[in-house]
Amino acid sequence: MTQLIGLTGGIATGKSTVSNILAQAGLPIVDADKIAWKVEGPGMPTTQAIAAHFGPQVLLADGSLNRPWLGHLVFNDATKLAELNAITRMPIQQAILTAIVAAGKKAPRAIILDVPLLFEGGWDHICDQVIVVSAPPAVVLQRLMARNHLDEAAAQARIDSQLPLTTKAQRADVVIDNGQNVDKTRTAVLKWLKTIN
Ligand SMILES: CC(C)(COP(=O)(O)OP(=O)(O)OC[C@H]1O[C@@H](n2cnc3c(N)ncnc32)[C@H](O)[C@@H]1O)[C@@H](O)C(=O)NCCC(=O)NCCS
Ligand SMILES: Nc1ncnc2c1ncn2[C@@H]1O[C@H](COP(=O)(O)OP(=O)(O)OP(=O)(O)O)[C@@H](O)[C@H]1O
Repeated sequence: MTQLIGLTGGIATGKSTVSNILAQAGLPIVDADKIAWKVEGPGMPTTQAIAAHFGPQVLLADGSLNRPWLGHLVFNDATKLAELNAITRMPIQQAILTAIVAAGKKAPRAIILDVPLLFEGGWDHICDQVIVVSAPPAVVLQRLMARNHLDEAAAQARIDSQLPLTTKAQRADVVIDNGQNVDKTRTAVLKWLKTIN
């Protein structure tokens, strides 16, 4: 019986780092961020709905979303974020469910469901186990500022737009600490993997 393993954490805590380790170990990954990028691609109905709501300045010349512009808008305004979520929630959910079904057809021992908003979206209710990737707040802030070229206030606003990491960790079955080097994280992930074999 295939197990569905939820993988989440705060923004920039290291979900992709952990999902890469699990992919290298041969497990199929359903990556909600990648799916969301496709659903919000040029010419897609969801992209058109976003442009109709937020105005044509949300699109670049090639029809793709101006993600830094939209990110700056919604991560500094909870009402705008709720409006964006109202447009994107259903199509992203449908695409995630389709991807879970497709991955399950090969009957792997587990499917990794990598969703940043796993608890916020209620995905934990369909998972057999939930892994939360964690790191100290100051480390997360530094990594997010470096990766997304954000100043401290903008990075903190993104962090604050999600459930607190401590709340996510309390709701986890397994917490993987990614506050140190990736080798330590890999060791912890592979140790957990043995428990589902
Ligand atoms: C606001 C947007 C344009 C910003 O794009 P950007 O390229 O800067 O970020 P990206 O999409 O790569 O997301 C990076 C991280 O931001 C966080 N994040 C993304 N969307 C949200 C959201 N709606 N609420 C809270 N955090 C979010 C996640 O931790 C995610 O891993 C984009 O995130 C978006 O369209 N979000 C709505 C779709 C969505 O909910 N995606 C998450 C899939 S579960
Ligand atoms: N153990 C680590 N040591 C140093 N840097 C790390 C470590 N783990 C991740 N990083 C870096 O921190 C940033 C965030 O990591 P990653 O992209 O895996 O997080 P994420 O949780 O998937 O992020 P998001 O939810 O924002 O997409 C990346 O730039 C990554 O290279």
